[in-house]
Amino acid sequence: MVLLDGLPALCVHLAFDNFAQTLGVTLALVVAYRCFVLQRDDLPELNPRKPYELTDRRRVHEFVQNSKQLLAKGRELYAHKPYKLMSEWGSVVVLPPEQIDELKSDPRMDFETPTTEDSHGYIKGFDAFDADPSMTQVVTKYLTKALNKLTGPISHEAAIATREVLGTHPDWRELHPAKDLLQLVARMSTRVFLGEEMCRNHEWIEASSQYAALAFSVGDKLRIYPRTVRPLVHWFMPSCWELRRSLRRCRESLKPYIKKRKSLAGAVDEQGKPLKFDDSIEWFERELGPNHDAALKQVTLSVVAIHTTTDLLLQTMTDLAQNPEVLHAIREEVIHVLGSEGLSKISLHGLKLMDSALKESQRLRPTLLGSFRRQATSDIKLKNGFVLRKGTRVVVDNTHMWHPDYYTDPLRYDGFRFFNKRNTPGEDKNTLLVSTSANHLGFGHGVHACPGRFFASNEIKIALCHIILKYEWRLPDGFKPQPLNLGMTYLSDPTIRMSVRPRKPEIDIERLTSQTA
Ligand code: HEM
Repeated sequence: MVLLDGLPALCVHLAFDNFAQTLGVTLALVVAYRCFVLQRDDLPELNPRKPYELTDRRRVHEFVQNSKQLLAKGRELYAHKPYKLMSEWGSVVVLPPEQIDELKSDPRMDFETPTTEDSHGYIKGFDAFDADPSMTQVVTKYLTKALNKLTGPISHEAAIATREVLGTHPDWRELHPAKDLLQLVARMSTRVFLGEEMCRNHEWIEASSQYAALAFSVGDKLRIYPRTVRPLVHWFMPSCWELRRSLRRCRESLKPYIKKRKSLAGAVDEQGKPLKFDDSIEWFERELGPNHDAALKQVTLSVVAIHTTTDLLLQTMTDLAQNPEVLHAIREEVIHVLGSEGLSKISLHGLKLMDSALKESQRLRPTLLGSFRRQATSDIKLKNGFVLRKGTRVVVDNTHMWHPDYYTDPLRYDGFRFFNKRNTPGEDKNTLLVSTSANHLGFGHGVHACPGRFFASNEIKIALCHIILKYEWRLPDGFKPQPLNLGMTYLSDPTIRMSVRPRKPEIDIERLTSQTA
């Protein structure tokens, strides 16, 4: 009986003890969680989960629809301080631009992991989005170094492509600029990447342009699913099958050219010298050896280079159509500089007002609302004591480029803005299109800043010289372009229409081109 009496008592005692222990352990875990885990998360959150929400679906959806407004709100609420945000790139810490300079060259800030992850580079079909350092090496070591000798060929292709794309009929003609300018830029770029034969190969130009556009839209569809299920779910998505077909089409269209090149590798020219190629296939081969996937590298090059460049050209032409006084001043500049110095890398450098207008268009409408996307590979303590925890993803939002703390009269388009700064002592730093800084993140900043910006800048200037001298253009009456804002992406109005008609050029740029080549 004692035993029986004692057992329940013991059980109650033990149960109580267990309860107390459980409570104790739970409390300890909560405290530990708050101290160690929440410490990583103790930043304010711009768009937190609601108490009943089990997933981030609503938050991501709302961010994608209203990112511009949300980021502006974040700037207002947490000016100059970091905060957390749920975006289509997952959970990110938004850093104030003032903190970039401390981190821009820090090797612990990984560029490749978040870039590959966010653009699904680990999924079949998105292979061209697998961020790879060889791309930067090729651009920096070969493309940028070759800019001097590339001015002639790029301009030569621009002459042919503008005639074909913008036409020669004396009447006004409507363009679909997002498509037509893409073709122009694709031809000029491919002239450099793959040479004269491939830049006029319609199948390659169309296949590669279509792949990039499709990958961006399919990528958005895939982002609806949580990251953990994406490696599985894509096998059941018809849009992903289509993307894989599109990549196969790119490979197929390049195959004959790559094969022909290989068979010519041992051949000699008329003078008996071995045939040497100086194109991007050759550059990648020098960096990666003969066994790399040459076709895939070309698709990646097209993805990173062509749409971005087209977007800046289109935005600049749109802004100039709305600001004819700037357009006329740039035309005068082109006539004066090219007329007196000819066409060369150096004279392109002398197009200071054009450079300023390009940088201003990029300031007001960068291609991304979030730049400097990085992931900390270990804990990083900043000078102000803030600790960026290992694994944290960061971005710097670009809305500061529209804020009076950074630019005077920031929402007004002023094509002369950077031209005037360049000539003002004390303000003359980082005023070139290609110079990156925390204040202007159009090309990112730091060790991973866009390496292709020198090429892009020259290419757009050459295209604009041809267009400005040979054409006038206008937007439909009363049309106010509305940029397309989807999450972190911020693009030119895709519905925009423009009319063009030929004009009599004051100088013969084609003659200048032949003197350059
Ligand atoms: C107007 C045209 C372009 C714009 C607006 C642009 C923009 C950017 C931006 C914002 C980044 C990320 C930088 C960062 O996070 O700090 C980037 C990276 C990159 N861009 Fe561009 N880009 C353009 C043209 C090009 C061209 C023409 C090429 C190649 C020929 C190119 C190749 C690359 C590469 C390889 C990277 C990755 C850099 C790395 O891995 O460190 N881009 N670009």
